[in-house]
Amino acid sequence: MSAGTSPVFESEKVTVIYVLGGPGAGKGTQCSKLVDAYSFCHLSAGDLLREEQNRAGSQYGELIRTCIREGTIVPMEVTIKLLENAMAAAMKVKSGEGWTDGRGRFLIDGFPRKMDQALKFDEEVCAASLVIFFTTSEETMQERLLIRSQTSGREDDNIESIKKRFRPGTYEEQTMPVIRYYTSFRKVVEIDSTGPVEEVYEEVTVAVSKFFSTQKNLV
Ligand SMILES: Nc1ncnc2c1ncn2[C@@H]1O[C@H](COP(=O)(O)OP(=O)(O)O)[C@@H](O)[C@H]1O
Ligand SMILES: O=c1ccn([C@@H]2O[C@H](COP(=O)(O)OP(=O)(O)O)[C@@H](O)[C@H]2O)c(=O)[nH]1
Repeated sequence: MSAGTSPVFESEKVTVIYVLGGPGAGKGTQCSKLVDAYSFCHLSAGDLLREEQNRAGSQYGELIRTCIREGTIVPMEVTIKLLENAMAAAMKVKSGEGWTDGRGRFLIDGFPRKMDQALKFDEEVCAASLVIFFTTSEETMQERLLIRSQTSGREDDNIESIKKRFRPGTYEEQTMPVIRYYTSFRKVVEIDSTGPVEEVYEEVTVAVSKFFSTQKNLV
């Protein structure tokens, strides 16, 4: 793909919602709940990268492993291609089944983490219609990640990697410009994710239902 080409998926036919927030903010938890209620396909950029990392013969395995361990961002070409492929595969499987209105619905979780990723994905794959942005304190996120580490088996759910993911420059300087950019298009819904899961989910469903009602789309 080169600059100036149309996106692979038209935003008239495919709804993309980015789900952002710091590590441990609750993105994955809320996305899982939304999948059943609204027939979304949930694509976690981190999960796709971990899958690719473990895929036998992947040329990116070592690169991904290092980035995830160090809390740095994998080169966007890799992540965007994985997302695009996963979207194409879901479109084949789900159209006619889960998506009775014929439109694809994707929750893209943990992406874009940087402005260049956002611009490239919007331009070349599909323009996002909405951004759900979860906020809570760093202390809450760290506590949650430590609890998650007891069962997740994730290589980055350990105190060293957690500290690296919160070091200055990683989140505030890279991801916040993405939030400010979409805010300028009135696409951001910010939700405080400090409370219990069900309480946060109530706010999420209000935002998503409102979004679909303005899209004149059946839910
Ligand atoms: N509202 C919440 N209250 C308490 N714990 C939560 C809440 N949301 C998520 N968790 C827990 O916190 C951890 C991180 O949540 P997760 O959804 O994986 O975050 P993220 O995808 O943003 O990294 C998980 O163990 C999850 O069960
Ligand atoms: O678009 C992305 C999403 C994730 N990651 C990497 O994957 C890790 C884990 O991301 P994930 O979203 O799974 O975890 P979370 O931040 O929600 O705990 C990050 O620290 C990055 O190293 C990345 O490079 N690009």
